[in-house]
Amino acid sequence: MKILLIGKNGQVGQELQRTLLPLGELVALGRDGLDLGDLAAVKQVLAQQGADVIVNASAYTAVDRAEADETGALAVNAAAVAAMAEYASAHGALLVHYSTDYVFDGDKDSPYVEDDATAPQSAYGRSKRAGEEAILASGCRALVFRTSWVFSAHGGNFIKTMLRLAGERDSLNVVADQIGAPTSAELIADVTALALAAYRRGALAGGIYHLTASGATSWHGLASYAIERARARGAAIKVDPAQIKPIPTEAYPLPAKRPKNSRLDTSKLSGALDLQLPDWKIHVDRLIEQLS
Ligand SMILES: NC(=O)C1=CN([C@@H]2O[C@H](COP(=O)(O)OP(=O)(O)OC[C@H]3O[C@@H](n4cnc5c(N)ncnc54)[C@H](OP(=O)(O)O)[C@@H]3O)[C@@H](O)[C@H]2O)C=CC1
Ligand SMILES: Cc1cn([C@H]2C[C@H](O)[C@@H](COP(=O)(O)OP(=O)(O)O[C@H]3O[C@@H](C)C(=O)[C@@H](O)[C@H]3O)O2)c(=O)[nH]c1=O
Ligand SMILES: [Mg+2]
Repeated sequence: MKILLIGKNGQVGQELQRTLLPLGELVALGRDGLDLGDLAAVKQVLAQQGADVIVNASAYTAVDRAEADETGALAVNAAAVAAMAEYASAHGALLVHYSTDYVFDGDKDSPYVEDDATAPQSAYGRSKRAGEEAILASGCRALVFRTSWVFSAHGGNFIKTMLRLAGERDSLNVVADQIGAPTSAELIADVTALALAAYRRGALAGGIYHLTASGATSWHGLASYAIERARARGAAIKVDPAQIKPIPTEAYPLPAKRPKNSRLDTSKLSGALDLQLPDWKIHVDRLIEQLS
């Protein structure tokens, strides 16, 4: 089995380089090997590689920047994905892809299931939904994992930003009315490999699956937890715990609207694979260990 990994240098891509390696012949490309803004190049690389499985870990993930650059977001998150889906459909290849909680409006008061209506509230969310739709419309064999609040030791993410600010500032204001499941790139890549193996032996159907850690917290809960764990491990933390202040979304205005409820119900995937997805804190603890 030949696997083509696109987006090898992102948070999830770096972890996939580890977990896909034992599954077949792996070719991994970063931006220098393939610019997804160049559709002709995407098609040419797909044809040239002739992979059995395409794993797309690349994405335009700058949520606020996408508001002023929806065209750029759509090129990477929809047009390039559509080209991958068309290739997969025409050649019987499997496309493994990732999507986001931001395809939902966040107004539901319980975790979202795969079949819930999407209603993205941001340019990033719309572009990611357009990518999903292109895959579904192509009829290709596909596994699409919607995840949320991704972090890893490599690359930029909310937790690393909070740890940096906690070392510089006396107080922090953090949004407390958006809730979701912080999910490590490590977990996503581990479960992707399990799911891919299960799909290949006929034990998992194609389609959309929600894949996040268990449990949920707010951005404020996540920042507070990570900062206290880092302090406990001796990191240089300046902020006093009482000065990590919970604020409403309206008090932290940003270009892109975020869902209030980002929780995804993962029972479809955990049931199909007989998995117990770990609590979000387990991988946050591991991140703090890796960083210290
Ligand atoms: N990050 C998150 O919180 C969440 C992410 N997801 C989804 O999970 C998947 C993986 O995300 P994550 O690993 O965090 O993302 P990252 O932002 O860490 O990585 C994305 C990768 O895509 C590459 N890329 C972007 N634009 C181009 C382009 N035009 N040509 C070639 N490569 C490009 C980036 O390259 P470069 O480094 O050179 O910019 C980067 O390596 C994505 O589908 C994302 O939408 C879902 C929910 C939450
Ligand atoms: C830096 C900062 C952010 N915030 C808030 C703003 C926002 O509501 C929330 C999260 O901010 P960020 O911009 O880091 O997160 P954001 O980029 O919106 O994260 C999203 O990325 C995309 C790619 C996804 O798919 C989502 O699942 C999600 O992980 O935290 C504060 O309240 N205080 C702060 O000091
Ligand atoms: Mg961000």
